[in-house]
Amino acid sequence: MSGLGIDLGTTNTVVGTPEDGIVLNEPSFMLVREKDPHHALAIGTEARDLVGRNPMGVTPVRPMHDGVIVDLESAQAFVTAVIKRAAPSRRYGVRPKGVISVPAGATSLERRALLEVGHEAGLRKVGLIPEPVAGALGCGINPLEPRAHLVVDIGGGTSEVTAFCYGGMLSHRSCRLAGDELTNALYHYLRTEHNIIVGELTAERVKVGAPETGEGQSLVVEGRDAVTGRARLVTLETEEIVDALRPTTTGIVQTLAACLEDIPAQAIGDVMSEGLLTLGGGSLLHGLSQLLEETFGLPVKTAERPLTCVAEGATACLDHPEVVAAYSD
Ligand SMILES: Nc1ncnc2c1ncn2[C@@H]1O[C@H](COP(=O)(O)OP(=O)(O)OP(=O)(O)O)[C@@H](O)[C@H]1O
Repeated sequence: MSGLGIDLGTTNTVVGTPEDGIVLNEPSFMLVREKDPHHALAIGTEARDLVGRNPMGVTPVRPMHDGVIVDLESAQAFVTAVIKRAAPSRRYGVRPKGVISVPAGATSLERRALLEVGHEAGLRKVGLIPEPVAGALGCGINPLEPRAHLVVDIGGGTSEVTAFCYGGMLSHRSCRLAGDELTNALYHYLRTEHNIIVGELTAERVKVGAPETGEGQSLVVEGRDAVTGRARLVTLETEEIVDALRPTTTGIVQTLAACLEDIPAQAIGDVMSEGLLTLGGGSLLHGLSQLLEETFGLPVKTAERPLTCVAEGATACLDHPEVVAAYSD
């Protein structure tokens, strides 16, 4: 079955097709003219690279917030540009079908907005699939089997913890503590403890490059001295990075604890033996799997392709409409 599987994330947008696999993987940024904010001049890396150096009159914007649409027209302009780039009509037809992933905790209004945007952006028939279910499917798990699965999806804007079984949800919790918040925490730590100001992309590089915990390693960071304004280097020890990120990682642990409490006793056995699956870019944070394993005493498995498995699962749904139907309300 032809069509597009789409993961519209707060940070990254990923599109797959059954024929060609992942055909687009770009930052969720759109460059617009301030006078015409609903027309995309550029999307993806090209738009993201102008953050902090945009000429007057044009602005890079993020069309998705916490995994959902806040401004219909902006989102429509973005999705239209994404589809045009990912799926030229000569290859995938003029109005391809689409399955779009949606946060498991999205409201019916947010789901309807996504359906409308998909249609208006040129998709013929649009199905929605909860992100953790799509991610699990993308990792080879059958979300229709009579066995409970527990997924922790740590994206850019939100962390979602979801348990599901046999086509239905068992328990779900989410929080706004995820990749962006981890980056923010490092930015503020450097500002308050070391008196240097760094750009968002530098704070992000510190987060991604953070050494494994407990190894006594360090990382050199370049920024601007908050007092003199001059460029300055700072050496960050691993322990400092862990401390700076602790409030955010603790929040994610608490969200998981709350979700676990709601899982029916019968299903807990499945979770205990299978463990939990982590996905989303935030699951790559060094030391996080270990923290979850130590806190909950459960085996933790990180998806092989944590940044694309949701789009892969949404794409797989094109051949498995029964999964979309089961998880459609
Ligand atoms: N190696 C890494 N270590 C830590 N964080 C990482 C790593 N690689 C990517 N990230 C973070 O993952 C986040 C993006 O993940 P992902 O693409 O899954 O989010 P998203 O789907 O766009 O967001 P959401 O699910 O909230 O809508 C970013 O905050 C990014 O900094």
